[in-house]
Amino acid sequence: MTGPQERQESRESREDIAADGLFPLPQQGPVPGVPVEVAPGAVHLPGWLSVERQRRLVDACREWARGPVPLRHTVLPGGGVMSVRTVCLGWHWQPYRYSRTADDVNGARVAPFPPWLAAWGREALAAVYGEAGDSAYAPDTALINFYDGAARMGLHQDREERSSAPVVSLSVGDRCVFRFGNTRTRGRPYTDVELASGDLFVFGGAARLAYHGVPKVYPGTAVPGTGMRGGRLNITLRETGLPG
Ligand SMILES: O=C(O)CCC(=O)C(=O)O
Ligand SMILES: [Fe+2]
Repeated sequence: MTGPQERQESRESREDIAADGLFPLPQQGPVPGVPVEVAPGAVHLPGWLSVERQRRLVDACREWARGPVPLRHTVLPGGGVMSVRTVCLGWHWQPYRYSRTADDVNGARVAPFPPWLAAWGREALAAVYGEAGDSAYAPDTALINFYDGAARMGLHQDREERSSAPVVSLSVGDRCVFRFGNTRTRGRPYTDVELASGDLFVFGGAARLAYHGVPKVYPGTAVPGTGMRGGRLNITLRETGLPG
């Protein structure tokens, strides 16, 4: 029989082992549905997308990746090639401007930005900012990025948009390190956030022009049931503020 004293001792000895690092206690990690303010205006909401919504997004992205503009590695003005593969909706982004046609790919007009995705964007803002969420949010472009295990994205600002409306970021598939920095430099201070399948990240207000990037993807860390066969998908919704 185990008396109260023995139970107390066994608890103490477990803690001793944990303190030695042999049996680490669980770390306090992201909790699904609980938003974390990473910086003023930047909010990480883990597990926001249901598996059904993630699957819908994956299916839709698979279609968009087929055309009219194919998923491709963006070529930078200096000749460098981005390791992520990208396709856009609504407006085509090429470094460093938006156009309706993908002049650096095949000249085709990009697929339209669907109303259901704009509605998800408004839901996302309400989920992270509450009442302060802008019900008039009207994203008109999305950048769809696909990361294989070796792909990265260097620290950059999203600054080709004329609108100051927030960027809404949705992630599906493998987990990654999302580095969220400051508005002045590519360096510190920054916060490394782990983005998992289904996570929402919004940056607006004082954080809208913060440097951010993806230094690492963790292959084989996706949740099942989304339809992803490996890799990481990230979709950012933005308002370009451009006419027509
Ligand atoms: O993949 C991500 O989480 C970020 C993507 C991004 O920063 C961008 O497309 O501008
Ligand atoms: Fe970005």
